[in-house]
Amino acid sequence: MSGNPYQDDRGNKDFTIANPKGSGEIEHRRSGQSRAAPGGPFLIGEAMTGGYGKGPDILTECTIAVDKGEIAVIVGPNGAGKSTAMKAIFGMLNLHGGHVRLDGEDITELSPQDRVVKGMGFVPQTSNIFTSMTVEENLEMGAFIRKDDFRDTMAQVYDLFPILKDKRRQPAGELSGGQRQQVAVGRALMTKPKVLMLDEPTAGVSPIVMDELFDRIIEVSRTGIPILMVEQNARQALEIADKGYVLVQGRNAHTGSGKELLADDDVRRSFLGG
Ligand SMILES: Nc1ncnc2c1ncn2[C@@H]1O[C@H](COP(=O)(O)OP(=O)(O)OP(=O)(O)O)[C@@H](O)[C@H]1O
Repeated sequence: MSGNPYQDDRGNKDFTIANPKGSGEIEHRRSGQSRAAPGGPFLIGEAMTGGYGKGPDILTECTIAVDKGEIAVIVGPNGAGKSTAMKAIFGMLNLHGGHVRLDGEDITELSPQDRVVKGMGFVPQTSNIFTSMTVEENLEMGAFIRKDDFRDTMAQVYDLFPILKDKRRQPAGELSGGQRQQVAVGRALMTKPKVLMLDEPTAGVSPIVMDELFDRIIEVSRTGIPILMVEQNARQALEIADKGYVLVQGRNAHTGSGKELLADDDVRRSFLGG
């Protein structure tokens, strides 16, 4: 993505960290503050059908949405099209069916870069940081679309991820897997996104680090940024999800609250290991 003149005229509130240390436990998550927007969900990929290049359709009539105050999670077996659904919402796929709407606006035809300008923060699964640059340079790069002073946002990112402040002068490539993911999320937050999309933020990290990352993600959602994420750790992810989507072969197989899906016999049997 190259530079594009950008005014921060989105009326977007700074994300403020209410409790930077977090609760320490996922179970202490706030008890759901989701509210449906009058014009439909805040972000929705609706009935998306499409695939890569001239290849076969990977997604068929797939719908994924997230509302303000929510964490929405996409889970499903390997190859189900979870990452593809995220890419479709971010504009990296040519859809030949369906729409993507952000805050009531149809953005189906926009490039990924223009979607960032509209307020989408996207953290891809891989290559999501510059390993030879320092932590701080990574965060600065994240602010590339901003023309205003971003030091406050950087301070907020450091409040959220204190370890990044300690390591700010170190090349990001020297950090642990979990810390790198914090850099990637922090980098996305530097754009002051209206919605944050995370593709497998806990890939390859230990269970303890996964819990910590989930706690931080909950913190971000509490600041008012809706979160849409793909997760391999389905059970843990559904525990913190307001809304869950189970995809199978590019289609919606089950949709419900995290709790509902965890209690659903079908979902448990076919996919959560009973
Ligand atoms: N860049 C690409 N070009 C062509 N086909 C792709 C591309 N990326 C993914 N696919 C195909 O799309 C299908 C869905 O892949 P996708 O990565 O979206 O699944 P997933 O549910 O995220 O899987 P995983 O849990 O293994 O990451 C697979 O059949 C995959 O081979």
